[in-house]
Amino acid sequence: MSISVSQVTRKFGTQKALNEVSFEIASGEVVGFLGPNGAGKSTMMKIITGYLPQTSGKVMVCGLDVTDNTMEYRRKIGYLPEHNPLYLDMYVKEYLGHIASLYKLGRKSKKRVEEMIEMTGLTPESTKKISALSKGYRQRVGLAQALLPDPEVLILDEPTTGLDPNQIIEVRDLIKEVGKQKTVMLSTHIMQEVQAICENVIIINKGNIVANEKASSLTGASLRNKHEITCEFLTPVKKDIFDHLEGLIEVKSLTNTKYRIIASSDIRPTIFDRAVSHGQKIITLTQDQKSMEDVFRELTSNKK
Ligand SMILES: Nc1ncnc2c1ncn2[C@@H]1O[C@H](COP(=O)(O)OP(=O)(O)OP(=O)(O)O)[C@@H](O)[C@H]1O
Repeated sequence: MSISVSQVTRKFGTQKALNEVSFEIASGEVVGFLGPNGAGKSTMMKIITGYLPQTSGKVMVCGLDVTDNTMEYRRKIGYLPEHNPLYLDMYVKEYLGHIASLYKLGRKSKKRVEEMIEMTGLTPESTKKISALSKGYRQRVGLAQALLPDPEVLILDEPTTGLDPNQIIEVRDLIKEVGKQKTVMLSTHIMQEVQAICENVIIINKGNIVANEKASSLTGASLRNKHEITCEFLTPVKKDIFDHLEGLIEVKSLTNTKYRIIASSDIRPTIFDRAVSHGQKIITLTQDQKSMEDVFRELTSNKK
């Protein structure tokens, strides 16, 4: 495992920002970390990166314990914080050189800085002061900084927040590229971002993990074993045609020919057979997909 979080609790005074949170992220995975404002995302990321101690529980990255606070641990992780604290008065190259020296990259520093400038598309801006850069380019400097020690794990806290649509796509593409070789955990409020970049999704709400699944199965029809099926007949049919079907949970009539069926499994073949046995013709029989927004709202909305 690249990242292993076990029973982590973080209290601020009497408030529990994280409540016995556990999850694992395998090497090479790109995971989206979602949750409403104040859910505990940044707190979790700060704990993994060693910027904030947990109140209890264990965090391991690449087999090393965060509480040992070693340089080896810090080198394993590249971190782009939510509020990227760049030194605005420094020039891009100078700043990255400074970070390289903090990581004690030694003689490799200059080459590594050049490589990161190239990789993050900073070449045309590399001689400017950070204060003169647009938000998107500042974010690239943050990414270049995170990538400098060639970490195995990247922790990105809302990497595209505040960027314009073109910059969002560019930074996303960069993360996708980087994600081919590294383990990436990124938090975001943008659902398309998760669908565009992440294989897996962890959703946190009020300090508790409420989902940890493949992005595809989260938006698939089988969320928490509830399948939603839409069935439309050619001519009006009474609702009791569905009576006693195995796996049936609920039937809602949308019109006198169209029904929404909730079932514990995909019972479309059974529905089809039932219609045939009643001499009815089905013209639509589909299993409904949920959008990432639907799933997110379902799992984190206060109006549950
Ligand atoms: N230093 C702190 N002192 C007191 N409370 C804090 C501190 N840092 C975070 N919290 C609280 O912990 C909870 C989780 O905050 P956190 O910043 O981790 O949420 P988040 O999911 O990253 O939110 P957002 O999406 O708004 O960035 C919030 O209620 C927040 O007010």
